[in-house]
Amino acid sequence: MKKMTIRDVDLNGKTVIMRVDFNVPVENGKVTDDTRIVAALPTIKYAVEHNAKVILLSHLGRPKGVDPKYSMKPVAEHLKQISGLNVIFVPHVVGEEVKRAVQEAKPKDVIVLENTRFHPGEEKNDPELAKAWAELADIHVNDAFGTAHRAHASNVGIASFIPSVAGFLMEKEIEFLNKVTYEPDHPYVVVLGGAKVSDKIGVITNLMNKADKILIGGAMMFTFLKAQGLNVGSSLVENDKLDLAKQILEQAEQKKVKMVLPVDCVIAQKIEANAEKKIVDLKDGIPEGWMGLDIGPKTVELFEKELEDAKTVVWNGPMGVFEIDDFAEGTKRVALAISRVKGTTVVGGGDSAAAVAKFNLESAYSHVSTGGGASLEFLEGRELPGIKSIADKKK
Ligand SMILES: Nc1ncnc2c1ncn2[C@@H]1O[C@H](COP(=O)(O)OP(=O)(O)O)[C@@H](O)[C@H]1O
Ligand SMILES: O=C(OP(=O)(O)O)[C@H](O)COP(=O)(O)O
Ligand SMILES: [Mg+2]
Repeated sequence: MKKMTIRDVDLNGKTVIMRVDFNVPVENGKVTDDTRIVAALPTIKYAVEHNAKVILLSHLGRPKGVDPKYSMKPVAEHLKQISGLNVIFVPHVVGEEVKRAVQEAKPKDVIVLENTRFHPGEEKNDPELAKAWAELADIHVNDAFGTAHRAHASNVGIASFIPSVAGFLMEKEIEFLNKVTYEPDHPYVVVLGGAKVSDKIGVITNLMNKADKILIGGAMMFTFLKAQGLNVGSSLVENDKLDLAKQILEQAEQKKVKMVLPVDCVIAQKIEANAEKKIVDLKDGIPEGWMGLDIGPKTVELFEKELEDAKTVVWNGPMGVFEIDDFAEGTKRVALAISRVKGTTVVGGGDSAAAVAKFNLESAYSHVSTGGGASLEFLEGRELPGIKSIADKKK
């Protein structure tokens, strides 16, 4: 790898400020999937074993300002439980309390700060905030691959003040995804779903230059279906992306990329376990007051067929609200179909990785990436800001 890693720096007696992506699902104050925490453990443990004091920074969710619902406290507690490390949670993002906690901590202690997005400077990449964090430490370690497509103060800004090196998770993700980005075997199939539609619909334009087929499920499907004039009821739709969806469908035809949209869908009136649900053919549309929460059985069969001869599969975004068992079948069946593919299979995304863990399929793919948006933008061939900011290896 061309980037410096944690192996290249002396950590003994140093303070390390480490950006991790601990944006994990939390319900009732408990972490419900710890894939991303486990994935960063080797880097955290390495720093501790080399006698460093470690400060961990992460965002959680998309809070607008300080919001206890998005506190890092349950994450810190979970980390303590599974690692056996001396984890200290400090309920502040920056400031005097943080400075004091860092001074009082000993080598091998792991300090978890509060959600970086509670501070307005994080997403603005405010240099003042980045500097305040940098002043706490000697070295910045970036292990937050899942956040690498964001240029925020905690991953990118801080690198202007102290040297930034990659952690082992970052290194592993870059090495694996490089192979798929530049030497994919064909047929190359992209499966796209999830809920971050406005974030991710744009990547399709570039991926069309690389992939042979694109299968769309999850909430992403409704923007395409509405763009084709279908009634989608109260399903999640990005109305300002309808024109882009139309353009994508036209371009796909010109470029001879096969876009495969669902033909049926599981609908309900509420996103709730045991809610009344129905399966509808999408040519009839979705009735008012109902929303699509999973792909239907005919779509599953269609997707299974389209995946049969694939040699490279990239999958990001669950096919439905898999967190609720009533809407998990489509995601599970697609996860299984991809696991049977004889070729390179990459599953990416915090929630997709959680889905795969829920179905015990973690080891069924070539690579499970901790980044959804990040892996998609990487696979487009873009340089991610959160990788660019890591120091280059000295020749
Ligand atoms: N039809 C749907 N309607 C609403 N939400 C959906 C639908 N399908 C999937 N989702 C939601 O998408 C979320 C994950 O989206 P996203 O963050 O984009 O994926 P990833 O983390 O894998 O990159 C899940 O929480 C899931 O419940
Ligand atoms: O969960 C994340 O991305 P993902 O849902 O695409 O896997 C990352 O933590 C980035 O979060 P963001 O999309 O709120 O910047
Ligand atoms: Mg997600």
